[in-house]
Amino acid sequence: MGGTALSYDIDLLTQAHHALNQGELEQALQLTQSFLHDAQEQHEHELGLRLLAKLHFKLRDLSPAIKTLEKLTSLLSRSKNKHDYLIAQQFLARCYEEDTRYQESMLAWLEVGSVGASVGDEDAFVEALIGIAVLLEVVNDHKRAMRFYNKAQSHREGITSAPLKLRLNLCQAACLIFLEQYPEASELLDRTEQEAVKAGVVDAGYRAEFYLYHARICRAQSKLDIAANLLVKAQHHSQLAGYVWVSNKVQFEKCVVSTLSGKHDPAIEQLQASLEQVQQANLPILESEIYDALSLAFGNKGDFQSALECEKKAHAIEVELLKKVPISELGQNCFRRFKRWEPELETEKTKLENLALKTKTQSQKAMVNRLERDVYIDPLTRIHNRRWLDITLAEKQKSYALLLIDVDHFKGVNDNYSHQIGDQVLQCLASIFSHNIRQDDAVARYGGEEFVVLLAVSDKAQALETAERLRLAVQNYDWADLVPGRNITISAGAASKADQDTVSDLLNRADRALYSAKHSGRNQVQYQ
Ligand SMILES: Nc1nc2c(ncn2[C@@H]2O[C@H](COP(=O)(O)OP(=O)(O)OP(=O)(O)O)[C@@H](O)[C@H]2O)c(=O)[nH]1
Repeated sequence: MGGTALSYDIDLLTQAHHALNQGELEQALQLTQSFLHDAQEQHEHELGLRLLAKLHFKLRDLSPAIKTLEKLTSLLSRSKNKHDYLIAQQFLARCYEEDTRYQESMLAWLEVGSVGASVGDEDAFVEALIGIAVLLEVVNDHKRAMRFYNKAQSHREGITSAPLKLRLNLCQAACLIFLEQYPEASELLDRTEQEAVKAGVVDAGYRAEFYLYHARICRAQSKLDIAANLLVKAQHHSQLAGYVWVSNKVQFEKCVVSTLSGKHDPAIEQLQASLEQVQQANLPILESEIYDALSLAFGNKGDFQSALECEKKAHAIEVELLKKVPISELGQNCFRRFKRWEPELETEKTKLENLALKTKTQSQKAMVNRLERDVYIDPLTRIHNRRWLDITLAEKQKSYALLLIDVDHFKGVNDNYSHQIGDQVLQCLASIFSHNIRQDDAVARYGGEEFVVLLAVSDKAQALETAERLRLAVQNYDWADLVPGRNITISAGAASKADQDTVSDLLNRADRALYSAKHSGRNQVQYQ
C-alpha cells in the first residue's frame, strides 16, 4: 500500500514542477500542498517544502516563504550532509532581508558562515560575507560593507561557482559607486565582463546589472548620452530576466539621467508611478532611493518645496530602517567572528582537497568543463552552437522533435539600423528563446539568423505549442527601443523524428516546413 501512495505523491510533485514551468504558480502551490499533506518520509517533506518556499517567494508571499524555510532548515539541520542545509539557510537569510527582518537575516548569515567554515564550504562562507555586506549597505554603511567585500575577495580563489564570483564583483562594484570610487568600479566591471565571457554566463539578470552600473558611472561623469544608451540595454535585459528589483532600479536611474538632461516633468511623472509600485511591493530601500531621485528632479526644476518634502520622506524611511538593524552587532563583532572561522575553513578545505586528489582534482574537472563549454558556445549569443547541435543530434537515442526558426526580413534590420543592431536583435532573440523553453528542451544558433530548438518530446502537438509560444514571445516583445518603428517576427518549421529518419531527413523536413511558413506570409509556424 505504501508503494502506491508514494508513486501517487511523486506524481503530484512532478505535476507541480510542470505547473511551475508553465508559470501557473497558484496551481503549482495547490499541488505542492497536497503532496506535503500526504508526505510521510522525511525526504518527501524536504522536497515538498523546498518547492513550496520557492513558490511562495515567487508569489512574493514572504511570510509563508519564511515559515516554510524555517521548517525546512530545522529538518535539514539534523542531517549529516550540510550542503542542502546551507542552501536552505541562505534562501532563508535572503527572505528575512527582503522582509526587512534584518536582525534575523544577519543571524542566518552568521549561521551560514559558521557551518560553511566547519564543513570547508568556501562558497557558503563567501555568500555569508556578501550577505552581511549587503545588510550593511542597507543602512548606508558602505565603508564597512567594503571590508566584508574585500574579505570575500580574499577567498576568491576558493570559490567554485562562476555566478557567485560574478555576483561578488557586481555587489562590490555597486558599493564602489556609492563610495564614488568610479575608476575602481569601472575596472572591476571590465574584469567581471571578461570573466563572464570566459565562464559562458548568459544570465540576463547579470547583464542588466552590469549595464546599470556602467550607466551610473557614466552619469556620475556627466556622460549622459552614453548613460542613456546603456540604460536601454539594461532595461532589455532586466525585462528578459523578469527581475522586479533590477528593473525598478533601471527605471529610476533613467529618470535621474533625464532630469540631469533637463527633462524634469517626464522624469517626475515616471518616478511617481514607480513609487506607487515600490510602495505596493513593500520595498523600503528602493522607496527611499526614489524619493532621493524625486528630490533631485524637483530641485533641478526649481520646485524646492517639493524637493525638501521628498528629502524628508527619504530620511524618515532611512531612520525606520536604521532602527531595525543592530549596527554595533553588525560591525566589529561579525568581522571578528569571520576571522576566527577562517583557520577552521582552511583546515576543512585541506582535508577535502586531499580527498579529492585521490580521484580527480576539482580544478581539472572545472577546466575540462570550461574548455568543453567554450567549444560548444556561440560567441555572439552565448547559446549552444552548430557544433554542439551536430554532436547532440548524432548521439541522440530517444525520439524527439525539432524547430527550425528563421528571423523574418532580417536583412532589413541590418540595412536600416546597422549590423551592430542586427547583432543585438540576435542576442535578444537567443535570450527570449532560452527563457521560453522548458528545462528539458535546448536552443542552439544554427547559423546566421537561424536557430534550432530541440524538444525532449516528439509529439506534434507539443512541438507546435512550443513553436507558437516562441513566435508569440517574439511578437509581443517590446522592440521599440532597439529597432524603433519596426516589429521583429519569426517563422518556424517543426518536424518530429520518426524511427527510420536520419538527422538530415529530419532537418530537411523542418526546412521544408519553414520554407512553407515563409511563403504563406511569415510570422507563423508549420509542421511536416
Ligand atoms: N547582424 C548580423 N546579421 C547576420 C548575421 N548572420 C547573418 N546575418 C544576416 O542575415 C540576413 C539574412 O537575410 P536573408 O537570408 O536574405 O533573409 P531575410 O532578410 O531574413 O528574409 P526572410 O528570411 O526571407 O524573411 C543577411 O543580411 C545576413 O547578412 C550576424 O551574425 N549578424
